[in-house]
Amino acid sequence: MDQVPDYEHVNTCLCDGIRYGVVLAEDRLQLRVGPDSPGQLCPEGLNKEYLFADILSVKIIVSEVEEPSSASSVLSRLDFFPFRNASPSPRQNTTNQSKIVLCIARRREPCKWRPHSLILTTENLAFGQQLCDSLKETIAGSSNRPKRLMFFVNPVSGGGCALKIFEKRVIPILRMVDTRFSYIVTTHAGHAKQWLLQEPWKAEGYDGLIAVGGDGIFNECLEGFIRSEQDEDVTVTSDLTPSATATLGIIPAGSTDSIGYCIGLGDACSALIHVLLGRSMKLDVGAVFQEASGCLLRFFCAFLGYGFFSDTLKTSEKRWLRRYFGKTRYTLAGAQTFFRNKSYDGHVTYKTGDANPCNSSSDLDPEYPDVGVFCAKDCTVCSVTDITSPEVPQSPNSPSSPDVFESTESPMLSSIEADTVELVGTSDTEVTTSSEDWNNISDKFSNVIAVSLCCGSAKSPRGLAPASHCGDGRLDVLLVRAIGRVKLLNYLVSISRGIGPKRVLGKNLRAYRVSELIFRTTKKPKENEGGGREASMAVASTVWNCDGEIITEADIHVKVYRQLITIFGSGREF
Ligand SMILES: Nc1ncnc2c1ncn2[C@@H]1O[C@H](COP(=O)(O)OP(=O)(O)OP(=O)(O)O)[C@@H](O)[C@H]1O
Repeated sequence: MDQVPDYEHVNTCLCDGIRYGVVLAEDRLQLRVGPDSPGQLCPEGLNKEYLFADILSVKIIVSEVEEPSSASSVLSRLDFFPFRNASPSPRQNTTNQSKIVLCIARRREPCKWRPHSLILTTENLAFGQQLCDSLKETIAGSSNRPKRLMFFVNPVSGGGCALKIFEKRVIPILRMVDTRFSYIVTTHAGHAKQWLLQEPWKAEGYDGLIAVGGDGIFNECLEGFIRSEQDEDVTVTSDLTPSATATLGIIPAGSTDSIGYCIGLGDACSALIHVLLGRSMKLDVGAVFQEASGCLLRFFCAFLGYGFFSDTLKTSEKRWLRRYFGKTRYTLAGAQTFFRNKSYDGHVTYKTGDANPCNSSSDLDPEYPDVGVFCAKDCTVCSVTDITSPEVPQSPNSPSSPDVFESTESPMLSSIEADTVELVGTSDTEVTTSSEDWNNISDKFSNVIAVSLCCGSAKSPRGLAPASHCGDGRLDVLLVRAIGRVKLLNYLVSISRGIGPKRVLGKNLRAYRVSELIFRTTKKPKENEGGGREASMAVASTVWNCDGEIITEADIHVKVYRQLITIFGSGREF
């Protein structure tokens, strides 16, 4: 592969003024510097290689050019002082040449990819056509690449930026690479889901369904896609299996873009490049069922929360806040929720399932999640095909591995911690084991969080659950007991600073990796207002925040379906 080709038998072309021998190797295009080019002084440095898997498109342009006369091919003084030579150099004949224009994806920095053009010029027209055809055939032969794309653009995402991002950053690249695509600018919430449930998109050949916006519009596509794949209504007993009908995608253009961040999509352009090249990975999907009936309420791919985060969402959805405060409403709602600092009685039943690739011997990892294995590109935990196999990698990795992170002490947090007055929640958590697999916990919770990925974002690089994995078939459940405001503030600051929650919350946090979870609000005797001792049963409950959408049912049953969907992305790069 590293040998300079035998130029008697290799076709050549010009690229950036240098003549190269062109070789189509097994998985890449090689440009080798020839003996008659200036590169012969340091040929290795000038050689170029491009993986076929990174080539976005190939085009050929045949044009007629004037052939310089033999006299003008030798440099004369006039070539250095062209302004003295008012009349053009004498030209003799014209000749045809072909330009092969390649659009190639290049990584600028981790998770950031950009298209880049490469022009190869050859006078041998037959060779040019042959090279173009071979490259086109190789690209078309790749089964990963989508054939027809449908984009769902949410015009209200990201404070109204999504449509602009789609028009300015996405459409020009789609046109440049000649991809078949259609798009819908949604007119109301639920539009994308409705379309996927009602339209015959499979028959029309759409094999890539891409949300343009935030996690909310992606969740709509997820709902529409999974439900359209089922013949019957999904209930808690349904056994959902992965489908290869279409690959889902997300072009991040929303307020937080947690899903895109966790699967390595640094921005809209990088996400589109992943789509066009067909780079995909598998993602777990959580399903939330009504506890009493077992009916499906919603699917989620990232976050399910009860307590602080759902109260914040509920407050932010108030019409007057939406109307007057736009994105700022989250900060205002968060501040209000913080000062109220509510906590809720609840009973959690969880199941860890069989062998768990991510846990050590017990379901509760004492180090979790401050020390663990990051879910990243080519993740060894998610790639385990049989999670019941004893051969699965155990976390954490060796300390030298770049996948391993350790929480860092923050001076600011330390000072806050030193001032912390102990907690509001006084009762000890009640933990019981009801069967071999199921465990119970009753407590007063400030937060109940179940995530299927780390829920990181640009503002919170390690996310809510730094050691969570996208495709391990488990939800990471964090149970935060009722805590005081200082501790709560400390916890919220730690999320944005990439410090694991265990370090901040200590014994107020219990973390589990589960396959199933049931949450029930617990009823507490409450004294009547009249001051009598007659007790009534009262429930203080709130809503759930499911990938940014509200679920009003408080009592729920949650299941996770391992690697249920395929999504365009390749995991985080570091
Ligand atoms: N045309 C539309 N008008 C209003 N809402 C819409 C429209 N299309 C989709 N939606 C809804 O907008 C919500 C938010 O969308 P998304 O998460 O994509 O954007 P975002 O900027 O991250 O949102 P948020 O402001 O909630 O953080 C979703 O619930 C989605 O169903």
